[in-house]
Amino acid sequence: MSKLFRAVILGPPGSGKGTISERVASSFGLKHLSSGDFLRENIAAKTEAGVLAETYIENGALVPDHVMTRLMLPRVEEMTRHSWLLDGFPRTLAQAKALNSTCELDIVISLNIPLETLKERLRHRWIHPASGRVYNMCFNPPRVQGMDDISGEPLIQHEDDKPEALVARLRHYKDVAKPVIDLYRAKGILHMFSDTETDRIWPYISSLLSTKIPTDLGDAQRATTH
Ligand SMILES: Nc1ncnc2c1ncn2[C@@H]1O[C@H](COP(=O)(O)OP(=O)(O)OP(=O)(O)O)[C@@H](O)[C@H]1O
Ligand SMILES: Nc1nc2c(ncn2[C@@H]2O[C@H](COP(=O)(O)OP(=O)(O)O)[C@@H](O)[C@H]2O)c(=O)[nH]1
Repeated sequence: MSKLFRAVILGPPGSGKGTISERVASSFGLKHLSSGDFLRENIAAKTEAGVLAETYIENGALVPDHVMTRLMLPRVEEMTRHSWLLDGFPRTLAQAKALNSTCELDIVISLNIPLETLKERLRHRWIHPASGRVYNMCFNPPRVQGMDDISGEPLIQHEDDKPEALVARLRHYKDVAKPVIDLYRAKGILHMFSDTETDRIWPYISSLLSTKIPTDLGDAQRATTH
């Protein structure tokens, strides 16, 4: 079996983690594991962890580490035969240490985007709440204004994407993320990308992954998942 590849993508809200993860998944055949999507699935299915997490999310708070690790680590452990990219987890040092004890990461992608750019993007971010699909009224608008492309249902804007809540949220992110970034830098697996445009960052990420991912991985993984 070819070597499996494990990566994490880090970045503040609006930095393009979801957008880039989708590109990585489709170009390299990796599984995209998003903590936000997984939480939403658990909330919809009313699992024990989902019920616990819901109040925190509604209040704009982070879900406690023990709930997150209990939710995410089994999901990661299930993926023994797949290469994956984790998006949204780990978010705290405690989560990063818990992940360390279950697997060895090959690389960590860290997105470093100017604050003004983040504010501008999130102001225009609209989501389809049931699926977590994300649109941007300028960068990737839906086909019909205000409606999800797949279900045709209305799009909404997150309360905490509105300008008043944003600055506090971004500051909080910075405080929590710093020790996580430091940990991965010390391990020598951190790759930082700075720009205002996803389309300018993407070629660098793509060429980095091309050097790290075994060439037959995409095809092999696609063949086993179809
Ligand atoms: N690793 C995590 N640790 C704690 N809480 C988390 C974690 N991942 C997700 N959450 C919770 O789930 C919510 C939704 O997560 P999701 O990543 O979809 O959106 P977000 O926090 O708005 O981030 P972004 O704007 O970067 O997409 C978060 O606001 C947070 O409450
Ligand atoms: N204008 C612009 N918007 C972008 C760019 N990259 C991503 N977006 C949009 O910015 C918002 C945040 O991106 P997302 O991938 O959700 O970031 P995440 O919060 O880190 O997962 C979404 O509405 C994206 O469609 C970009 O280069 N330019």
